[in-house]
Amino acid sequence: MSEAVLTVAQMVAAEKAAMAAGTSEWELMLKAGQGAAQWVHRAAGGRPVTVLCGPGNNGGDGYVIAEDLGSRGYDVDVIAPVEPSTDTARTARSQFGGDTREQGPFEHAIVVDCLFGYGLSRQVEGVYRELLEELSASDCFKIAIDVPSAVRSDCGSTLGPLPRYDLTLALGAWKQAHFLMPSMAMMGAKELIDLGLPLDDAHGVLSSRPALSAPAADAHKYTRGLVAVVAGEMPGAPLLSCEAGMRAGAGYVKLFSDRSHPDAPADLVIVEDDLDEALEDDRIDALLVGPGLGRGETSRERLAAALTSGRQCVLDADALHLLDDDLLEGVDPSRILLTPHEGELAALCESFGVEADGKLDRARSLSAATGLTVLAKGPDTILVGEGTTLFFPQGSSWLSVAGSGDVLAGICATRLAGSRSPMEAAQDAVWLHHEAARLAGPAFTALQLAHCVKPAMASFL
Ligand SMILES: NC(=O)C1=CN([C@@H]2O[C@H](COP(=O)(O)OP(=O)(O)OC[C@H]3O[C@@H](n4cnc5c(N)ncnc54)[C@H](O)[C@@H]3O)[C@@H](O)[C@H]2O)[C@H](O)CC1
Ligand SMILES: [K+]
Repeated sequence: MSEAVLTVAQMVAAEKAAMAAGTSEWELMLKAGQGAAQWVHRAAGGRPVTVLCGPGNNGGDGYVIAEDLGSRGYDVDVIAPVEPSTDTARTARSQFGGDTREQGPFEHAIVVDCLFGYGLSRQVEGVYRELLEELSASDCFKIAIDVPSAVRSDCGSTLGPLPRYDLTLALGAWKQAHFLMPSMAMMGAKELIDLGLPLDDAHGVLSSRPALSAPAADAHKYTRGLVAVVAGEMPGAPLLSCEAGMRAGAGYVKLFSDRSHPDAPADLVIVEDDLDEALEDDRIDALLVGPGLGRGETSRERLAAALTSGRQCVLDADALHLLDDDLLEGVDPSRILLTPHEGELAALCESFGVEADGKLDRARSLSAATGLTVLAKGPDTILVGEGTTLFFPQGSSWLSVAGSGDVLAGICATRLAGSRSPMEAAQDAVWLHHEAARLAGPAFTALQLAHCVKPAMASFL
């Protein structure tokens, strides 16, 4: 089952739809709070718990959690700076049998943060800020209900202090902030509490682990996919892409280059022919252009040759700085995958006249304007294409090393050559890249990462 990732507006619409179908908001809150309390109980194991309750329905969830824990015999301390401001939160407050305090300090080893959920609408100040600062400074076990209270649910940016949580319990559906920086890195383990909301037509989805397969019994190198990496001015980057692509399931990887590559592995085929001639090989299934390409006139000509060849293409690095409307003239955008980091994404938006703020909106607007599939890579990776946005679990921070993107692009090209669509290829590649990094451990080089793509494949077979 795919897991939906919703905007606040979509979340509110899903709750309204559930209510129109006969479930009251109070029933939803009870289910949410009791589901969360079960997780708090697992974490607390009988130790006293402090619950911070805000004015809205997130605070309402807090009262339900406090009541549930109290009925299990927990010592519960509820801090609520103000009385609830919604009818449903007032119901929750009235059903809670214990007392509340208006401010800290708190002493308990487990603290549940229900100050604000997706209704956070302005900077966190005053007593709420003090509570979040106290939470940040405390070494207690921190649990965020729905989202951390200073986080904007749609974009993951903050409006106040953001403590490092140990556990975040998403209610009803994932919000975009669960998979966007900086918030995603501060949420600790993430768990989703199902509220039975109707989420079928969500445009945002959490990518699920791909299932890859071994080659067919009658496979040969061409049926498994021929990848051609188009080299340019700098030899190192395309070689890294080849090293990764050769380990991601391709039957054949070729490097189209007119320069010498003394470091190339013996099992990589280097084609020194004129590029136009080399591109005439009908057996090529996918091209990768960009790593080490350069940005001069010759580089632009090589990119143009690749694009007009009609092949499926992964465009990365320098190709993303060269790409414009003229180069895409007559090219079928459904065959092209872009793999920009944030700087390249900004450059692309400028080239295509796309005005949008933030990585998510930029990637969505660029894909909508051009029809291209966009894999916006980074500590939070977003994949946009075919009208869908895919979000990913966090990868290793050791991936922040030079050449890491060349490795990712090489994997993308191999997966694209292996009869996968740009969306599927990019999805496979992100998972393989993350798994390779996990297997590579700390402080790896890009080449070591590329070598770990092979054992990473085994995890998905
Ligand atoms: N997903 C579900 O189906 C359910 C979710 N529930 C929970 O409800 C919250 C959203 O509740 P809402 O009342 O809309 O918003 P909040 O509780 O996040 O807070 C709104 C409240 O706070 C005020 N406010 C906003 N920002 C600030 C600020 N910086 N300083 C002070 N006050 C602020 C605002 O004016 C409102 O009064 C969702 O996340 C879930 O936790 C329900 O349980 C139902 C099921
Ligand atoms: K919260």
